[in-house]
Amino acid sequence: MRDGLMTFTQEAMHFINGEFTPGTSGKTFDNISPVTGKKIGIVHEGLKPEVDAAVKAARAALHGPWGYMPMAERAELLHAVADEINRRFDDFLEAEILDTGKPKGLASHVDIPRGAANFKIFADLVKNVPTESFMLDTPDGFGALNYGVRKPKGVIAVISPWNLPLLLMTWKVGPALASGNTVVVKPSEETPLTTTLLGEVMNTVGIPKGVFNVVHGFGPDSAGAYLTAHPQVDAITFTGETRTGEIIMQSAAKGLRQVSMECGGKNAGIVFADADMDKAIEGTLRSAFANCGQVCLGTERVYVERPIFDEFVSRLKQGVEMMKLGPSEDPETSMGPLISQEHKEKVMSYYKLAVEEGATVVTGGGEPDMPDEYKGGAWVQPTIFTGLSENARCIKEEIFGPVCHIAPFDTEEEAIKLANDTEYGLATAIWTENLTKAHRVARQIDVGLAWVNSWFLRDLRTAFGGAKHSGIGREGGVHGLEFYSELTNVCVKL
Ligand SMILES: NC(=O)c1ccc[n+]([C@@H]2O[C@H](COP(=O)([O-])OP(=O)(O)OC[C@H]3O[C@@H](n4cnc5c(N)ncnc54)[C@H](O)[C@@H]3O)[C@@H](O)[C@H]2O)c1
Ligand SMILES: O=C/C=C/C=C(\O)C(=O)O
Repeated sequence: MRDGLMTFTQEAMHFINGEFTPGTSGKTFDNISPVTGKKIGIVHEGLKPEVDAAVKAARAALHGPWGYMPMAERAELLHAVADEINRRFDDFLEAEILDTGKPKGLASHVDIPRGAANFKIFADLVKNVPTESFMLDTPDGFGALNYGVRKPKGVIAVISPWNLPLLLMTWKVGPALASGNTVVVKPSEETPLTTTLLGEVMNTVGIPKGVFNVVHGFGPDSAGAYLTAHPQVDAITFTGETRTGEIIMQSAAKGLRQVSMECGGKNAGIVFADADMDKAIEGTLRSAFANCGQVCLGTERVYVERPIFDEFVSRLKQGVEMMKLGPSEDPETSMGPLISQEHKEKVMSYYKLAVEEGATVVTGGGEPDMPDEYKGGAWVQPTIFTGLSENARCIKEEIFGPVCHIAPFDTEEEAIKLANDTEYGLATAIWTENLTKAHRVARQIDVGLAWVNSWFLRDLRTAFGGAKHSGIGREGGVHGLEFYSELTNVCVKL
């Protein structure tokens, strides 16, 4: 690890107006390794003064070089941010796996590359996506020209979660900056490092000070709540639990701030008897267990057509029992720990509840026997349940761990009804080689994202987001630009 990174990971500071600062609260909290349970370093907690300073810097930057920078120059700078993330790939990789304990292979193929891609895609889109224009006929015959002009919304509050820290934070900062806004980011208290490291990149690349700011802390009575309540914040983009989103929306209501909400899910996988079984098994192993099951798009409910139910359960069990739990650096590791002891207690409480609710434990359901050096980590066994009723809490509530429940179905209509019987509406994965059926079923599932014979296959130009309790609005492609812009219609009488 580069020396500077070692120091940096031992003390995560705020990044305000182009400078790293411990702030004035004097409060810090420990950054704990999910792998060992040992302290990695400390994080400075930001309170109202730090949030005020960051929002003030962000607003000032809107009226400085960033505010009048031509779009093409802005886009070039964002490409340079992406290039610098790639140049410091190993530093971001080191920081991300320190914070999360996720397998190095996963972080190096998903999290870090997307950190760069999320800047490139929006730097290109903002230059190429048109607005609108209409010619209006008028009684005098000369007409009137209408055209749309996209302008930045202003100062954007970015509140991000701990499961894909760099990916999900840059998925917001990319389009926000591409659209000419400035941001104040409050990363999750569980994963401060890569967001802080991005501050170094912004300075290296020459993003004007105040454009990108980071304030660490928690939600209530801390940086998160102060930021979302700040009157000089023009819009809020949030990814996290639905109940947190509800609280933030209440805060946003004062001053009518727009919100973008990416929240929880209880996603269904639907496996038809005519599925390619190898694909369905491989895809379900990823969608239920990747990132230790800590992916909002993951399938915690799997519905399998009855003729292949037993074979599917047996093969998924086989795949789960071949998984190797271990530290990020071990190339053999297929699954790391959960993010924290607190989250482990939540997941373990659901493992216990499932059995109380009548589940059959096909595999897992407890804690793995880890080597002594990892015993303090947040390790749980990857788990498969069957036999629960559709009214069980473990079928209704998001667990957000390496666990899925498999149930049989007999008809297409039944599968659709089962999949839709949830308050969430984020994602689904449908496995069938009959593509007519795939198209028919996909559009009947009440979600924002439907994958067919695939999962987490991402085209960044497409709409991304959830329905029902899974969120409000869409990120990705032009949808990202729309949220981060104010559109003015200019009407010129000719
Ligand atoms: N839909 C998606 O794209 C998506 C993506 C990733 C995660 N998620 C969801 O996120 C959850 C896991 O992430 P999490 O545990 O970090 O979520 P969380 O809601 O606990 O926290 C998310 C962020 O909100 C902050 N926060 C908490 N309370 C706040 C408040 N009152 N005011 C302002 N900020 C506050 C936290 O500090 C953190 O930075 C799961 O429910 C998962 O489904 C959804
Ligand atoms: O855990 C949730 C994952 C979200 C993924 C994205 O927002 C994305 O791939 O753009």
